Amino acid sequence: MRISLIQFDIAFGNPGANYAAAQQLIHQAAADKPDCIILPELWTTGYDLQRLTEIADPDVRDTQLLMSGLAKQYGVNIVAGSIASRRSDGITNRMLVFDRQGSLVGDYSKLHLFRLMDEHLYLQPGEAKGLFTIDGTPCAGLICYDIRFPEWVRAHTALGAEVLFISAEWPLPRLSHWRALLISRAIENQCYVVACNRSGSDPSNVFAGHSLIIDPWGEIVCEAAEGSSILCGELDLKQVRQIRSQIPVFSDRRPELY
Ligand SMILES: NC(=O)CCC(=O)C(=O)O
Repeated sequence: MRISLIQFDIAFGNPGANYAAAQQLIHQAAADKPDCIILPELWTTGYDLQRLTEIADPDVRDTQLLMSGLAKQYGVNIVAGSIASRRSDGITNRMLVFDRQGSLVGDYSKLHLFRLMDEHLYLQPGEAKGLFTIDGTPCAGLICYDIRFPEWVRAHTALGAEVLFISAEWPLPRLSHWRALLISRAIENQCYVVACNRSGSDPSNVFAGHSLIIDPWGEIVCEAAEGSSILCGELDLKQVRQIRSQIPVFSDRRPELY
């Protein structure tokens, strides 16, 4: 499975500019003929949380129309990062996944809201897992702060997920946590980790970039630098099965004791 990660500088509170940028970047990424493209967290609005009632996508209508059309046009799976989704019962930080035909195959709302960036003041947490399938491979989608919760990640891999797709807006001062947490999640779950962060800054944070792909042995397959870029790497899914049979962590678990 060949993956392109679009690490870009999100225009603060400007969905129009971000839709245009994403469309152009997906066009560029599609030239590498990936099987899947992933975008960062809250890429339509950035963290302009105070204006979300005005700028969040009403029930993801605009995003769904654009991303479904692009997935179909390029015949590529798209993990469409996450976007602020507005419904009558509140705003969620919601990841959408489209298959090559443009059908919605994954829909996950961020479960753990990050207080340090005020998410709990403006967003409603999700209530359900982020499992989906891409070209027959079981996958899971998670959003940024979720990677600090190994038990939540395990809840997905215990149900068979072999690739974790993570969309993020992770700030630079915690770059070392970003890398260490992602490598740990890959090793302990013996799965691929595909993590797409944003570049640039907003009024409150400078972001770390360093999107990366990690294999189930914890080795880095490819990693971006801090600036905007499109990173492309290959997953060898046989490795997941090989490593899971070599060190059978999943069958050696003692869940009755923890
Ligand atoms: N957008 C986020 O969830 C950021 C999470 C983060 O920075 C962390 O340290 O955790």
